[in-house]
Amino acid sequence: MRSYLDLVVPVKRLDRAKSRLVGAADGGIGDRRAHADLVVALALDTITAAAAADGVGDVVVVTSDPMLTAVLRAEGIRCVPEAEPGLNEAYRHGASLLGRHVGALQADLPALRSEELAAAIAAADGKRAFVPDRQGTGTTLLIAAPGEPLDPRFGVGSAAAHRSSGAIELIGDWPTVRCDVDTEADLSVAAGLGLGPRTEQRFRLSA
Ligand SMILES: Nc1nc2c(ncn2[C@@H]2O[C@H](COP(=O)(O)OP(=O)(O)OP(=O)(O)O)[C@@H](O)[C@H]2O)c(=O)[nH]1
Ligand SMILES: C=C(OP(=O)(O)O)C(=O)O
Repeated sequence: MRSYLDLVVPVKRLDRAKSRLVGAADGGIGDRRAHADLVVALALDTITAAAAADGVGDVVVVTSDPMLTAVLRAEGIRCVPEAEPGLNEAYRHGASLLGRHVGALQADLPALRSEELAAAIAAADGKRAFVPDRQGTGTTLLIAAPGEPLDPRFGVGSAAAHRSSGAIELIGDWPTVRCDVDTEADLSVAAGLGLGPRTEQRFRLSA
């Protein structure tokens, strides 16, 4: 019997997150509220799809942002503050609060479909594995082997770092798992795959 995979999803403070997308939201470059709303929409669409995927157990968001924490908790999503700054630190902290089979999911996958995430998790088949981003250099999903530490190596060139950590590269027909959005061009690609409802609304407002 396969164990459920618990997922950690870290998100930076909203005033620092998604800096390459500043100006993509409704009011343009000076509209900080609209930018924060876009980051929240990306995270909520990602987490909602992830939590509904077959094979996923608990999901914990690691963030020290008060507004994001309030919004996510109102949606019934578990949030914990960072224990120390940094992306890999946030992943390790979240993983320490979860069960024996843990994974790391990026928070900027607004086209994510539950079935595609479930297929990627099933393909890992209990081994340490990762899904590279659309460009092949970053990582959108890292899965530890059951009972093993997450050992996250996110950051520039994380696909190579995860490969050299012994993780199997998962390449399959799951474009929405690979489509992280760092730029407006990425957002357009995600829109082509079909955005989640909250991001769709923000993207329409800005179009
Ligand atoms: N909790 C937490 N999350 C982080 C931290 N650094 C990055 N993240 C999250 O990890 C993901 C990838 O982060 P980055 O690529 O560094 O930054 P970004 O917010 O996506 O975009 P840019 O500002 O354009 O680089 C995003 O979902 C971030 O919110 C951190 O120090 N703490
Ligand atoms: C941190 C990463 O993602 P990005 O900078 O693309 O958000 C990564 O792929 O390891």
